[in-house]
Amino acid sequence: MIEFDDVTVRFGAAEAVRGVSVTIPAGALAVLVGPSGSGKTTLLRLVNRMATPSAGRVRVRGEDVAAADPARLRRSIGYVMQSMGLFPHWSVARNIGTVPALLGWPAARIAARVEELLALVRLDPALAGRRPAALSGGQAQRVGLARALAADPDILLMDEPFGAVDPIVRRELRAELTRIHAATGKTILLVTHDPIEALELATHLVVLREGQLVAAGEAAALAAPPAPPFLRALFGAEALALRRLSLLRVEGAALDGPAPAGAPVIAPEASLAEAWTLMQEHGAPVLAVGGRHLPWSALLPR
Ligand SMILES: Nc1ncnc2c1ncn2[C@@H]1O[C@H](COP(=O)(O)OP(=O)(O)OP(=O)(O)O)[C@@H](O)[C@H]1O
Repeated sequence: MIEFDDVTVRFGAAEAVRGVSVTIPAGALAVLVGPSGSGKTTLLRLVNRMATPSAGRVRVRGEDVAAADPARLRRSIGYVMQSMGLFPHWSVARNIGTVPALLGWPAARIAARVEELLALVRLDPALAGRRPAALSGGQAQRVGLARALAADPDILLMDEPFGAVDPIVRRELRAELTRIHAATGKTILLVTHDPIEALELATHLVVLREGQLVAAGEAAALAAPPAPPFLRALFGAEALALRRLSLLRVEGAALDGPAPAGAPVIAPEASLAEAWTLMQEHGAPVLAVGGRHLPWSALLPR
């Protein structure tokens, strides 16, 4: 869906991105993570041609972006930045309807879409007439997200989208994004320098250091021990272990044979993190999963 093929980006003598090759599958929530200055934003901006490769190729939906019309390409890809770039003199509704208006949608269709998006990002419809300055930071972020989703792009780029809000709102917004990703199946590419945020959100991780790709792949696989030393240093061993548990399903770890009578019951589609919580709550080392059982040892990395 999004392919970086041996891409290098130079700014003068400096190389912001160095020979990066990675493919982001359709429907992934891929998180670009790495220290400050590692090239995350530059890599993201290659996708909608806000940055240009000095060497190599970027393909979006199978097409070389160098051959695409930049304006059309940008309208087909949602973009959310930390500063959001909401127009201060426009209402929330008009801000959300920006791209549909550019695409020439009739007013009634735009109004219906704005209403739908306010519901999707869980904003009170009463806020539609307000100016951005009259919103909280978290509400403004939701407006930014709604605006990026307005024309229903299949790809969404997000650059530190939750950087400007406090930790509690940040957690809420992450949960919303996970829900919206699951509900819409969009391909999302998100930049963060926060490793915990990366592990919480990512189905796929792209780890950068000094412009080079350090690791890329499914988050569950990368989080599985033994994680490479750089990942352990970046994320912390505990966070990796917990993330691994939250990404794996009970049905994949349950063993044949029934659980002892009275064992707490867990659904096969629950995560191993939920199983662990249930075991702790009940002081039970084994859970029942239909006719199968999940011993605590099945939570350990194999
Ligand atoms: N337009 C530009 N002109 C010159 N150098 C740039 C430009 N954009 C980025 N760079 C440099 O390229 C390198 C990578 O920058 P980039 O913003 O992609 O990193 P990042 O990982 O997103 O960093 P941060 O987390 O601090 O935003 C940095 O050294 C930066 O100074």
